[in-house]
This record gives sequence, structure tokens and C-alpha cells, in this order.
Amino acid sequence: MNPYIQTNDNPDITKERKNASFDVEKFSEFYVGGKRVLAVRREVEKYVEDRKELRDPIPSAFMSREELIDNSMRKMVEMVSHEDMFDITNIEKLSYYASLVHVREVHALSLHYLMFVPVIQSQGTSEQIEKWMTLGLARAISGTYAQTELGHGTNLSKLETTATYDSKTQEFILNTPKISAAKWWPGSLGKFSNHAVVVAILYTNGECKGPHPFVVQIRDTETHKVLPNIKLGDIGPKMGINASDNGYMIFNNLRIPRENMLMKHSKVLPDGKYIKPPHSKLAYGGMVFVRSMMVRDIANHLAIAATIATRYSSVRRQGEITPGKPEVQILDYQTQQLRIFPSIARAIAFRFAGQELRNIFKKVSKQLTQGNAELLPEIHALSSGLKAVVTFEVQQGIEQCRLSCGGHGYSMASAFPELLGFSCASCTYEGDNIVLLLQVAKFLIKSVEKIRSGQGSDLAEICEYLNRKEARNSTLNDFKTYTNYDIVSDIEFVARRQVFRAFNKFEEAKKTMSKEHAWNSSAIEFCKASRWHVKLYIVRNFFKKVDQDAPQEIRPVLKNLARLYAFDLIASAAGNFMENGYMHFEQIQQIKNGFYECLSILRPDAVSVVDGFAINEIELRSVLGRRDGNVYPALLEWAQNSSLNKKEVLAPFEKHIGPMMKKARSML
Ligand SMILES: CC/C=C\C/C=C\C/C=C\C/C=C\C/C=C\CCCC(=O)SCCNC(=O)CCNC(=O)[C@H](O)C(C)(C)COP(=O)(O)OP(=O)(O)OC[C@H]1O[C@@H](n2cnc3c(N)ncnc32)[C@H](O)[C@@H]1OP(=O)(O)O
Ligand SMILES: Cc1cc2nc3c(=O)[nH]c(=O)nc-3n(C[C@H](O)[C@H](O)[C@H](O)COP(=O)(O)OP(=O)(O)OC[C@H]3O[C@@H](n4cnc5c(N)ncnc54)[C@H](O)[C@@H]3O)c2cc1C
Repeated sequence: MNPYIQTNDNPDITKERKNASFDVEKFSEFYVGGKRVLAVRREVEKYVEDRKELRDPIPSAFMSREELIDNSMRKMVEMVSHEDMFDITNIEKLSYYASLVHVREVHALSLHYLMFVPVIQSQGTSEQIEKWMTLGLARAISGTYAQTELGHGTNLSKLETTATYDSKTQEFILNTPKISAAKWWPGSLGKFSNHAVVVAILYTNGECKGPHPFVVQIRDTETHKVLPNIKLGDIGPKMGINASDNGYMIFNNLRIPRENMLMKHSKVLPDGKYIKPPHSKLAYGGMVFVRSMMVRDIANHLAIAATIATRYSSVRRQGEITPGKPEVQILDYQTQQLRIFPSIARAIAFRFAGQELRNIFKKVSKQLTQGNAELLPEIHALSSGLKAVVTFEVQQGIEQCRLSCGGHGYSMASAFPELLGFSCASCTYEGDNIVLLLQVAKFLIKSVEKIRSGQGSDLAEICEYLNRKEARNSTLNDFKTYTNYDIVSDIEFVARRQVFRAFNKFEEAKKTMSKEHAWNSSAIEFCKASRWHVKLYIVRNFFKKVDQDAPQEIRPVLKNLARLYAFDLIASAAGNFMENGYMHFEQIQQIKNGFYECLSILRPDAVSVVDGFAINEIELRSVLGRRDGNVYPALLEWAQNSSLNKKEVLAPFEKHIGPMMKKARSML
């Protein structure tokens, strides 16, 4: 029994659902992470559906910025008051609940829960955790994470906000020495947070010790007025995420107690003596945490976009394939499938990679709490790489899905503008993608150095392919007999060659210039190497998940999607595979044929696969993607929310165009 089939739905979409070759419910269970997870999601959905107060009174597209903020804050306070749902001991349930209430908004406590509280928890001493976490978890205070400045975001060592220790008073003096040092961008800083973890350059006993985190109260907890020696404000409207008051902050020699420096890893003793952390980058742990959370979350945005585009394309009829026959569903066009189906496959590939990353992150966090930072570089490289590759491809995929919906895709009713606004931001926040790819490259360099110095057996598992023996040619003969193992081996070959190419270029360049200039002159090759390394990880993980974990009933549909993903990857980088004859022209043709076959195998199942993503209507928030496929009446109804439709003749007409035309008529 397919729960998506209901009476009064658009007949085309119903027909699609009836033709599915697999059990949608089984697919959903596997996709979301198990039967129990799906049941919890349904329980949360019902809960939110039944409570009007947790929902938007009108579509958010029709709200002004003030209304957006008011509505978001109202929902946030309502959301947290339902303690059975907002249960911080059950992060899966809580984050799904929050995503249904807030959809694609960053609300006033997003940064509080995502960065302020976790950073205190991971970087604070037990006394600091006791003090700030108790207040934070009770929501007696609300905090944000203020690191980026007007002049510096990426290059943390050159941040300019200073925290100078005064041993006489046992205080830090926070200061913004010049305009470029103003904090700029932190979410919820502009108007709502009353505390912040501020990252500032520490000076003690006259020595600079680099960036460190400090807990700073920035507004009065009773009056909410900005505290003396601080200037705060909103930075203005952005491409998206406008319910959030991203803000600026300027300090004028603000004094805070010594106890406000988060001192789990590095410490400043009362006399100003500095104690180094066990690993110099432990203070960056908050960013690693968010990057590890982002991957699965942003993959879901691509799943949403693909759902909208697929459902809409199944009910939209335009043009003919056979002359004289009725207009076809646009999903039948092969070019439409090219625009949408790779996004369906990627959404799944990225979700599985995000799930795996979260599992690894949990393992590393446990080790870190026991003082073991051995796996920190590995998780930093993996989370940086996945964040960079996934956010970029999600953003590109959403745009392809938008284009596939023609004019209606451009309307806010489609949800694409807000999906795009969010995904564009995710390419930048938590580290610009290029910068993060270069971080991955540093990790790859170390692996190659190990191989070259005869320590190839000592590589992280994720880099073991770098030490495999070179094959001279791809063994691909016919795509039908091209096994998952062969596909991975061929992608490994290209990834390995690119990593060594970048490394060799770097080594060569170092002979004639400084290491830093050599690095810059090899950076494009290194970014390519990092991308291949990450994409290889994603493909391998996708196949592993399908071959080892997927239930038998849904394995064929998932296997087709995994192959579609891999064939697309190879076909769109054919040059890399053909270089030096590793693959020849006919083999690339085989890959393309395989890709075309994957598209046509997916076609009759496409609607059911996106149904299988189990995305609730509230989270979808799209007229084009609605489950019942009744798009046209819904678009007309949606447009009635426009304030322009409230009056028949608008004042600007009476004021400007009306008189102009009247005058023109009188002169004829
Ligand atoms: C409860 C919630 C539930 C669900 C939510 C789910 C999902 C969330 C989804 C959405 C989010 C929604 C809302 C949030 C919205 C916005 C939030 C945005 C917040 C921010 O943007 S905060 C600011 C982020 N800023 C950055 O990321 C800056 C990027 N820069 C850097 O990371 C670093 O500066 C650097 C890595 C580029 C360089 O650092 P450096 O100057 O110190 O460099 P060095 O050359 O000295 O050292 C490099 C050396 O160090 C290693 N290294 C670097 N970082 C790390 C690390 N983190 N861990 C370990 N090692 C690290 C690096 O590899 C080099 O090593 P080497 O040995 O020297 O080669
Ligand atoms: C919506 C949104 C929310 C945000 N929220 C927060 C927040 O809550 N708290 C917070 O502290 N910050 C926040 N930020 C800031 C964000 O983290 C930074 O914008 C981001 O880290 C990039 O830094 P930047 O803006 O200084 O870019 P820059 O570092 O100036 O980068 C600009 C360009 O220069 C290139 N570049 C820079 N350095 C290098 C290099 N070493 N090698 C090669 N190329 C380089 C980059 O690739 C990029 O193309 C937010 C940003 C956005 C958009």
C-alpha cells in the first residue's frame, strides 16, 4: 500500500506511483536510517501538522523582513516550549522537529545550539561548563559564535580583535583596534543574542598567542540593552536567510574576567603564564562539528529540490514526442532527466556520506574527550572536503532543478529561491570551499610524503588507494559487466594520478621558488586532487552502503542510482579518464551508454524514489512540489497572498502612471 497515493490527486502523478517497481516505504526506512527513525519522523510530522501555532500564518515569501523575524521568533519560543519534542537528549528527533518548524530559516537560537553551547561544552573547563551550559541549556541566556571580522574570515591567525590579559585585575581587555577588526556576519548577533563566544587574538605577558575563544556578555539580560563599550547592529539584508540578524560588533576596551576565556585546552594562569593546548587546532573544534553536521543537512536540500523538480515534471505536460499524440509529461524528455536525475542520485550519495561522517565525528569526539587528538587531522580533512564538495554540488544541483521547472521555477512558490539562497551561503560559511579543499590537500601531501619515504603501510584508511599499484588501462569492456569494484578502481586511478600530479608540481615548483609560492602555483591542481579524493570517498561509500546494508527489495533501484552517480561522474570528466589512454573513446561511449540506460531505468521509478525521501509537505514548502500534483489551482491560490492583490487600483498607479497617461491622452 503506497501512502502517497490518494484520491483527487493529479492522475499523472498517481499513475507514476502505481508504476513503481519497489516498495516506497521500505526505501524511506533505509534512506532515513531505519524503521524506528521513520516512525519518529512521522510522529513529529503529525505533532507539527496538528499545531497551527508551530506553523506560518501565511507563506513566508509574502513576509517583510520584520515579519519574517517576528514569525521566526514566535515559532522558536513556541517550539522550545514543547518539551516532549524539543528534547536535547534526542538530537535526531529534535533537529527534525526544528527543521519542520523553521524549514530553511536560521532562527534566533540556531547559533546558540549549533555553536555557542557546543563550543563551551568542548572547550570549557568543568566549572565553565557548569556555569555557562546551565544557563545556555535553560535558555536563560542566548549566545552566538563571533569569529569572522570585516577584514578577515578565512585567515584566523590574522584576526585583529585583541584580548589582552591584565594580571593586576585578572581580566582580559577586548578591543577592536581598527574598522577591519569589527566582528561581521555572526548569526543572531545583530539584535538578539545577549552572549557570544568571541574569538580574539590573545596577548599575555606581552606575547601574542593566536586566536582563542572567550565567553562575552554583550547585552543586559533584563533590558536587552547593549552593554557599555560594545557597539552592535544588524548587517542588513542578504541573498537569503533573512530571518536571521547576522550582525556586527565593535569593542572599546571591554574588560571581562579571566574565567571567561574557555580554558579546557589552553590556559592563562592568574599571573599571565600561558599553558599550551595538547593540539594547536583544538580551538577550531566548533567548526569541525558544524561542518560534520552540515553535510547531511545540505544534502537534504538537494533531495528537496529534486523532489520538487521530479513531481512537477510528472504533472507538467508540454510538447510532443510522437507527432499528433497528446503532449507529454516533461519528465519523458531525456534532457529533463539529465537535469534532474543526477541530483536525485547525488542527494542519496551525499546523505549516505553525511551519515558516515557523523558516525566518524562521534567516534573522534569521544577520543578527544579522553585527551586523544590523534584522529583530529583526519576528521578535519574529511569534514572540510565533504563540506566543500557537497555544498557546491548541492548549489549547482538546485539551480539545475530550478531551470528544469521553467518559469514557475523562478517564482518563490517553487521554493527554489530560498533553497538557492541557503545553499549559496553554505558554500561560504564554516569556511570558504576553496580554502577547505586546500586543507584537504595538506592532508594528502602528508600521505604522499609517507609513501615516498617508504611508510605507505601507515596511511589513514581513506588514503590507502594512494599506495595501490598502478593499472595501465581500465578493464571496462561493456558497461553491463562493469562491476562496482571496477568503477571504483578506475576512479581511484584518476584520483591517485591527480594527487601525485599536484604533489609533483609542488615539488618541482619548490626547486625554483619559496615553499609558499610553490604552494600557490600548485593550488589549482591541489583543489582538483582534493575534489577527486572526496568524490572517490562518496562513490565508494555509496556502493558500500548499497551492497552491504540495503535490504534486498530496494537494492536494484539503489544500485541503478549508485551507478548513475558514478557514470555521470566519469562521463563529465571524460578527459581525465582518457588521458594517456587509460580509457579509450569506446570505453567512454560505454560509460555514456550506461548513463543513458540508468536514466531510462530510473524514469518509471523517479516519482516514487523522491517520495521515498519522505520529505514532509511542511518541509518541502513548495507549490510546485506538492504531493498531490495539483499545482495550477494551488499556484492561483498562493498568489492571492500577494499584498498587491488586496486593492484593485494601487496608490502608485494613481500617483504616477495614471496622471502620466491621463496627460498623454489629453494631448492627443
Ligand atoms: C542541534 C543542531 C542540529 C542540527 C543542525 C544541522 C545542521 C546545520 C545546518 C545548517 C547550519 C545552519 C545555520 C548556521 C549558519 C551559519 C553558521 C556559520 C558559522 C560560521 O561561519 S563560523 C566561522 C567559520 N569560519 C571558518 O570556517 C574559517 C575558515 N578558516 C579556517 O578554518 C582556518 O583558519 C584555516 C584552516 C583556513 C587555517 O587555519 P590557520 O590560520 O590556523 O592555519 P595554519 O596554517 O596555522 O595551520 C594549518 C594547519 O592546521 C591544520 N588545521 C586547520 N584547522 C584544523 C582543524 N579544525 N582541526 C585540525 N587541524 C586543523 C591544518 O590542516 C594545517 O595542518 P598542517 O599540519 O600544518 O598541514
Ligand atoms: C550566511 C552566513 C552566515 C555566517 N555566520 C557566521 C557566524 O555565525 N559566525 C562567524 O564568525 N562567521 C560567520 N560567517 C562568516 C563566514 O564564516 C566567512 O564569510 C567565511 O569563513 C569566509 O571568510 P571571508 O568572508 O573572510 O572570505 P575570504 O577569506 O575573504 O575569501 C574570499 C575569497 O578569497 C579566497 N581565499 C581566501 N583565503 C585564501 C587562501 N588562503 N587560499 C586561496 N584562496 C583564498 C577564497 O577562496 C574566497 O574565494 C557567515 C557567513 C555567511 C555568508
